[in-house]
Amino acid sequence: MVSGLPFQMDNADVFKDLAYVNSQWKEAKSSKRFDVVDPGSGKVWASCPDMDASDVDEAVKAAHASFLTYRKVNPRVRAQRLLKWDQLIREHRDDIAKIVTYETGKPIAESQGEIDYALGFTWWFAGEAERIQGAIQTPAAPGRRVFTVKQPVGVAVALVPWNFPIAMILRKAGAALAAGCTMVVKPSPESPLSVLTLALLAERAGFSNGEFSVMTTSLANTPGLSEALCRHPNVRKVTFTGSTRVGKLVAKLCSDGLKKVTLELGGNCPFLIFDDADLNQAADALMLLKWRHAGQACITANRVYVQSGVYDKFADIIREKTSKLKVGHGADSGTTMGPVTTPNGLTKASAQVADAKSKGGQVILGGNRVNGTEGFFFEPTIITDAKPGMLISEEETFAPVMALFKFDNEEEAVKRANDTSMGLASYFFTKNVDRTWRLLENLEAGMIGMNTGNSSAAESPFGGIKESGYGKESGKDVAVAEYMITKTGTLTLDGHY
Ligand SMILES: O=CCCC(=O)O
Repeated sequence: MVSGLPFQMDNADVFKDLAYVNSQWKEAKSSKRFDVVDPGSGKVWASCPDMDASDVDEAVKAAHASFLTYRKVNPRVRAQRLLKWDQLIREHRDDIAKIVTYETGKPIAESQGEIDYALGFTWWFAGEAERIQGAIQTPAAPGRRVFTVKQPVGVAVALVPWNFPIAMILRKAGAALAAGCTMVVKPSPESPLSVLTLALLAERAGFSNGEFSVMTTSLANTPGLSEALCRHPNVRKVTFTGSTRVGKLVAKLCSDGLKKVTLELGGNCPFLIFDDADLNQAADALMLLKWRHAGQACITANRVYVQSGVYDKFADIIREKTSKLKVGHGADSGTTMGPVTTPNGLTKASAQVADAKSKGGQVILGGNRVNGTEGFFFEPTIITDAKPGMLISEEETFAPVMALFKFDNEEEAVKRANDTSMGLASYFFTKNVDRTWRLLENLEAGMIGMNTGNSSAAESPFGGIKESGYGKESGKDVAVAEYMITKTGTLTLDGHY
């Protein structure tokens, strides 16, 4: 056991609590460190270097020097390194999962599930590396050929959230490293340690000399360090997953240097259940989607719309299933729902419940913080009679609170589902084929789940529209393209000019 860790590891040598810059394990220039808190107990269990803007230049310059050679590394070698990384993460899956649980609070089975999901990305992008292709064309002008080549854009920066620390990194880094970019990652202050283990395994897989760096930082230094990364002239690409508010700031900072940007932002996703749906199928899907990581996924169901003919029945089914959840520390066996990751999550959940009650909502399950613990626990909560105008219909909850809204017909359901500035994912359950097609076309979201609440996968383009951001992560061609430029070559032949 690494001294002082609250859990046992099979291979404690993969635990790192230093930043990783230019392939060196480092403290911050300031020598300051910040605490990492276990959301299940509210206790500090580790610390990390508190880097700030003054640490950025060295990291980016190293990543840039490294880019000048890495961009020429043969795609097969890039693929082989990604596969080696994939294999090492697989070998250390259970140790990484324990770290994720102590950082985020999620139950250990969910942490393991996140790693299994994330490994889809390393595997997928290893395959993509060798399939990056340009094109050739015969244009109208005589004796002329036009071709395009794809080249890596340069140093990429990843600003990543705490809710899926492994999946979000591997989805971004897999694409960047396959494309031939080097990457500097700034993990969230809540979840730096699992990312440092990924860096160690990347090093063992052969990524060296600043090809993959991790700069850890506290909440206080996050804005300054992130701004310095976004403004650094050697950074050519920034990928951010997080709130719409911060995404807009990132886009503004990057616009000065005209950097390529990918933004995966807030969700406030609707989940529609029609009278003709298989209610058990819809309820099982909703259980997985909504309570996954205590409601803290960008694609979670935030507004559940149920058609009036099945509203009461569905409310009973979902209440019955939800009441069987076992809330507890993520590392305890039997826990099926952990705490929220930050105390802010508790504040927001309490405020949304109070607001819904004051506007006529009925709390049919839960509704409160779990007492008698220092951990950040909130009861799985279901509110019926939810209405437009309640906070919960307007802002993402990011906590285990589910609101059930009633609707009468398809037109109304679509109108209300689309009545948001966001457009990440939408879900619907119906057995009507005509309606299925209409909803696919009419719902305003980048991803549509049709009789499923789980459409995230390495082979599917992931990304939103409207204020949920732009750009795609994962999926064939599109994700790697986010890290590439297209260069056009024009060649004249046989004396033409
Ligand atoms: O929270 C956002 C990401 C969730 C996912 O990749 O399914």
